[in-house]
Amino acid sequence: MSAGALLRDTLRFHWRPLSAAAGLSVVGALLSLGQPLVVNHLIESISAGTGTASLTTWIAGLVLLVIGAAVVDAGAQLLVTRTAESAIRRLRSTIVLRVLRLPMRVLDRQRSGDLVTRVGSDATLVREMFTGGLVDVFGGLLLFVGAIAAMVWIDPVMLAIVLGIGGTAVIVVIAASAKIQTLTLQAQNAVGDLSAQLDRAISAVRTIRAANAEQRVGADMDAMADRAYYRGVRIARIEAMLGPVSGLTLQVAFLAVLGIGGMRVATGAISVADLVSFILFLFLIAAPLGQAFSAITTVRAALGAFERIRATVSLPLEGEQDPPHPAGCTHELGPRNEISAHAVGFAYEPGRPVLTDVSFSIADGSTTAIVGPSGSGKSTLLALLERFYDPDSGVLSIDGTDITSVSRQQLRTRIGYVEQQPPALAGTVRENLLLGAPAATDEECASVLAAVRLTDRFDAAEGLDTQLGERGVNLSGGQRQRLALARTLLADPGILLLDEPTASVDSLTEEVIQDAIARHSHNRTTVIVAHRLSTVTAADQILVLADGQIEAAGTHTELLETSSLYRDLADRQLLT
Ligand SMILES: Nc1ncnc2c1ncn2[C@@H]1O[C@H](COP(=O)(O)OP(=O)(O)OP(=O)(O)O)[C@@H](O)[C@H]1O
Repeated sequence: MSAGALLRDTLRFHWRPLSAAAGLSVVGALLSLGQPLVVNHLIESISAGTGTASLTTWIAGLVLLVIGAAVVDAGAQLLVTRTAESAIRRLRSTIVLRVLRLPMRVLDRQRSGDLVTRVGSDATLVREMFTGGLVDVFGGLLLFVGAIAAMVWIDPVMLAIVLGIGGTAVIVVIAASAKIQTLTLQAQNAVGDLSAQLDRAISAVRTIRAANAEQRVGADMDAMADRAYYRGVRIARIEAMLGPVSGLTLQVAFLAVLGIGGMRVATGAISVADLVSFILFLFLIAAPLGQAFSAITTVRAALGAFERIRATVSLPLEGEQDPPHPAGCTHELGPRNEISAHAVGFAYEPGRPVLTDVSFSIADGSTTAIVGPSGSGKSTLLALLERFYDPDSGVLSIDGTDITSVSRQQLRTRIGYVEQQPPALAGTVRENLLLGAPAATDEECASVLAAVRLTDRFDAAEGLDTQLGERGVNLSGGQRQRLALARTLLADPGILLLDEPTASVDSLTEEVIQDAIARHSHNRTTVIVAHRLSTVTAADQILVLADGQIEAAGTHTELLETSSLYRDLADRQLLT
């Protein structure tokens, strides 16, 4: 999506309040334009010595015009500001929803801190585009054109001088402000870099402190803050230079009109009333001119930030680039939870295969363990089953159906997945549990918590209402693993994928988790990635993965006979 299309979409969505605000600002402009005309009549009436009644009428009219213009302007301002807030709220939710649905390959390359900046400070800068003059343009333009028409009518010679002075100033402002857009983009990129670095540093803060590296890590971030600072200072310099331009233009134009106008009154070319009206019109165009000058700079800055938002919003969503399915292929998973892989190949980066020619089959309701050295591709295999990524070659099927031919939503409803180091989400224990099973009752939540022996941990606090994460109870790695397991069991999936579910627990907790898995894997196809072979010796089948290939498959006893790698792993873990 181009920046223009995104902007058009935003404007189109808010066209009603924006048109109302534009309408109000046009009315405000008309009321303002009427004021010098009434003043002209007032002066003429005084010069002509007409009665007090006529003077009172003109004065009352003038007061009404002034008050009316102020009220209408305030209304337009409120409408614009509210619309700006609403447009930014919509833009923010668009970014958030799209980020959550980005394909994993794309997300792998994004930095979370930088994405957060796009929702935060970039969106705030874009708001300025609305409040900084987009709507005032209509009223301002009308005011400008109306005032210019009246000034032509009063004295074209003086108008030519005013336009000469104003035109020069406009050219200076446009030329200088072009740089603001580039500088804002660079400054916001530096802020994004800084946020991304800080985000990473906060998650690694214990390691950084333990290594006494706060100063060194902080110095890197200082350099990024410096980059943002220098860009900010350059923007400030340009703005400081442009700031006085509108005031200066008005003063020069005013002095010129006063001098030349005075001479023209002396020669009788125009009357005193005309000169006063001309000066009032000059002051009337000063406001839109000033607005236009500041709008040019704020819109330029907003466009710089908008470009960063556009870049994120125009990334393709998960599934958007899927190839079309061949005619006649199945779009529904069959009822059986049997899994098979046929010649599956996959690489995260071109030319660096992670899985090669992987084939296996897992029977419905059975338990399969995947073991193998670190980096051999075990977690990647689970990621392919979840369709976080699709295989580059070969087919993964459930009940004979290629999983890429069904919707990810359907597939992920069938599968429960506990990742290697599952996080606890912010919110309560209940909210964490209900993530995959929003309709579950409190009794069901309590039952899965009991199954993973977490009841005591939360009963000491506020039970299911216990707040987790930054503002609440912090959990140990093993407790987070058990909570994730409970969350997955609650959804009652037909297939359970567990990536090292006992990685960060002591042997007692390992037993608890294994017990929970065993009780809940009844009639459920379970695939467990495991480093500790002791946890999977009872599995119906064990797949041994080495360098992205299936080296051997069988039961524990069979593999001790047939696979040297498995025997080696078992030897090291004192299982033989
Ligand atoms: N998102 C990613 N982008 C690029 N490469 C990746 C990504 N995730 C994993 N890899 C690489 O793919 C290979 C397999 O990783 P994977 O996590 O599947 O191994 P694993 O067998 O589960 O390892 P471990 O037992 O240590 O968890 C590794 O070389 C790893 O560096």
